Formats: sequence, C-alpha cells, structure tokens
Amino acid sequence: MTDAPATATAGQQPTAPQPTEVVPDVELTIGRPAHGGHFVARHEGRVVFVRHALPDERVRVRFTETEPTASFWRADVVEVLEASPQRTGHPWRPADALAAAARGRAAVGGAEFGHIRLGEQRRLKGAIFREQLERLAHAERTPTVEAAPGEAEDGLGWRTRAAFAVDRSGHLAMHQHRSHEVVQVREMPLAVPAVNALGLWAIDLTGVDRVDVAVPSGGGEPLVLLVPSAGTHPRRVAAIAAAITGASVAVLDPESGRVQRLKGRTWLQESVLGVDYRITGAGFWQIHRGAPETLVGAVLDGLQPAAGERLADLYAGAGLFTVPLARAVGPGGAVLSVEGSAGTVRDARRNLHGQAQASIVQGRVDAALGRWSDPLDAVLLDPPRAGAGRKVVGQIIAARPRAVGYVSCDPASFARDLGYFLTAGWSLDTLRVFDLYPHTHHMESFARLLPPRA
Ligand SMILES: C[S@@+](CC[C@H](N)C(=O)[O-])C[C@H]1O[C@@H](n2cnc3c(N)ncnc32)[C@H](O)[C@@H]1O
Repeated sequence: MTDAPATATAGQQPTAPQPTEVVPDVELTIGRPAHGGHFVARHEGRVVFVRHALPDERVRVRFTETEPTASFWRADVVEVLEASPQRTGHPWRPADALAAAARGRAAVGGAEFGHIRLGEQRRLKGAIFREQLERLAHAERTPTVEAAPGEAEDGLGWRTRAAFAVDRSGHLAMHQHRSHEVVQVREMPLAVPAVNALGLWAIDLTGVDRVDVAVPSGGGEPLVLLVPSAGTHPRRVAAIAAAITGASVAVLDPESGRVQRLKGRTWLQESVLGVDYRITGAGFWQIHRGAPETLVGAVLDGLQPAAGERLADLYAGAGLFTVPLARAVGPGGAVLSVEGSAGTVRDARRNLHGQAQASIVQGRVDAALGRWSDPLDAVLLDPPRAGAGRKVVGQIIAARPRAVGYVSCDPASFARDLGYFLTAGWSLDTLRVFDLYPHTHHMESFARLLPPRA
C-alpha cells in the first residue's frame, strides 16, 4: 500500500544475489552501526555488514553474500557469544534471527532492530543520522530521535499498512530478507490490531501471490488487496474474498496500480487534524498510525505558511500536506502540488476539491519545476527514498524561496541533497528526526533549510 520505505514493508521484494561460495560460519566482534540496519565488523581484512547484532558484541555469523571480488560481504547473527546489555527478547518470532537460525532458517524482514531495547534503537538511529550528515553533507548535528506521540511502550501495533506473500501451501507468509524464500506468519505484532484481527493466516489463499492490507490510521474497516497468481480463475479470487470477513476486498494489478472491487470499497478514508482524505487502493499513505499528524505538525511549525503566500508541495502524494498548506495560504495564496502517480493524483484532486488556490500537477517534479516560472515563498518536498537529487535541488534554489521544508525517509539521500543546499550557501536550521518505524532501522525526518542572507 506504500512505496516507501520499501525495506520496511512486510512483503520485501528480493533484490540481492545469493552467496556465490559457501563460507563457514565465523566468530566476529561487532563495531559501529551503519545505515541500512547493519553493524560493521571485519573478517580477514574485509568489511562485513552484519544484521541482528549490536556494537561490542561477540557473535557467530552466517554469511549471506560472499561475492569473492566484492569490497564487503553480508552476514546474519546466528549465535550471541557475548551479549550487549542493550539486547532484549525479540517481539516477533519469524523476524528473530536467533530463533530462525535455531530452525535452520533466516529471519523475515521488517523488524531487524527487534532485538534492541527501544531507547537504544532510537539512540542508534540518531548516531546513524549524525554519521550520514557528517559523511555526505559535511554537517555536524546530533539529532534526538522523537517517538510518535502516543507510541506504545513496547513499540508495537503501529503499522497501518502491511504487505504479505503467500507460500506454496496457500498460507500467508513473508519474505526472508533479500531472498525469494518465504516463511509462514501467524501474527504481525508491528501492525495495528485491526490487521491481526482479520486472521488472514487462517484462510486458504491458494491462487494469490500477494496480499496487501491497509487500515485507516484512526481506525475503521480495513481494505485487503489481492494480487492473483497468473492464470487464477476469477471464481477462485471471489472465493478468497468471501472468506475474508470484516474488510473491503479488491484485486490489485501491481503493474498499473489499478484496483477492481470485489466487495466493499476500493478506497480508505483517512482523517488528519480534522481533514478527511480519500486514498484509493495501493495509493501512498504514511505507514505509522501517528505519522500523518506528526509530520503535518512538523511541516506547519517549520514552514509557518502565511495567508497570501505562494508555496510548492513536491512529491505530494494524495495531498497530506497540500491540504493544510492550501488552507493556511487561503484564497489569496497559491500552492503548486506535484505528484507522479496518476491514481494518487486522482485522490489529490478529490482531497483538494473546492480549494482553487491549489494547482495539482501530475508528472515528474523536475519537469513541473522546469515549466514553473512564478516565484515561490516556500517549498516543501517529501521525495521517495532516492531523494530529490542535484537537479531538483537546483530548481528549488532558483525559485528563491524564504525557506525549504524537507521531509525524508532516508538519512543518506537527505544528507546528500542537504550537501547541495549547503554548497549553494544555504543553512540547516531546524532538524527533527522521528522514530516512525519502531523495531526497524528506518526513520523519518523534517528539516527547515534557509537561504543565504542577502
Ligand atoms: C514519500 S511519498 C510522499 C507523499 C506525501 N507527501 C505524503 O506524505 O503522503 C513520495 C511520493 O512521491 C511520488 N514520486 C516519486 N517520484 C516522483 C517524481 N520524480 N516526481 C513526482 N512524484 C514522484 C510518489 O508517487 C509518492 O507519492
């Protein structure tokens, strides 16, 4: 149901090569955390990115990628010989590397920090953010990582979106990290209770390749999207839909993003700070149930939009930020809202119905900015994990805004883009980092950037 951050989704897509040679398990001492959910160790002079570890631990690892000419290898912890005091019991068995290793398997993706105490997860995320800023932007800042308001003490029950695979026996499953292998799952403790209450693990899903579930952040009926396997008869898909109770069900074509209704609605109604949004099918929406309010608050605090201003909301999705920005500038102002996905833009048009000050443009941000010649008072951008890139940063700077608000789900691409702003004489003013993905290595940030003083 979301395109970012891909590695935080339950149904991770396999992307990596398998090991090219079998290297026996070894004992390693673990060093610093690295961006991407790894910890750095060395084996015979080569860097090894180790998952499921903690700094200063002595562990036994199993290699998962051992390309002989590669500058680094990857490995998973299979046994802890000397544990960090920050290690704790994992809240979700299929994602627990030690429990998986005991059964001769690898852990599923999606909760790779679950073995770390929650406070330490946040401290490590702050350290990783600081390291990315230093390395890629030559900027010094040590952010305090904020929990979402109302976050549970155990950091569970926050995902409103989850994507599952289906195994050969027709059971709900998830991918092992960077692998085609899937493992049956019977609970998803990171998800809001409504996802678990569907009991999808008890249903015969034979004939379906993927199951996406979305629940409105504030509660309400879930939407289940089924991606049928090639050749599955529509009657089989209809039978699966009939077995799913308490949810709307639709068929998703993952190529086009089109959804076809089987029962109930093909969209969800989300509500944020008194504003209603319609999100169709697999359209983008922030994953953590508290993320929309947290981020809208950070954006409005950070940018302080005023009546009559001309703003841009880039990578705007269904208008989560465009709506409050359009309200803030009022009928005398203007907001340019740019989003690439056609389906999401259809939702944005509905969500901004009646707000004539918002111009919704479907297309690439660089193309839209290339055609836009009016001055802008402030620019907000919330790009996907790859970030905005040098060209878009240059276009934003050329519009001479009084401030830029940058929402990011990836500290590395944010730091790279920040470097382009800093090189042009801009400064990093506010920086807030939010733990909107507990038990994973992911984080979200908001930054206010200011132009050089005239
Ligand atoms: C991280 S999401 C943010 C969406 C929205 N701001 C929100 O919080 O709901 C990024 C959005 O950028 C869109 N996108 C990705 N690349 C794009 C591009 N080059 N031009 C325009 N939109 C793009 C995606 O479709 C996605 O909706």
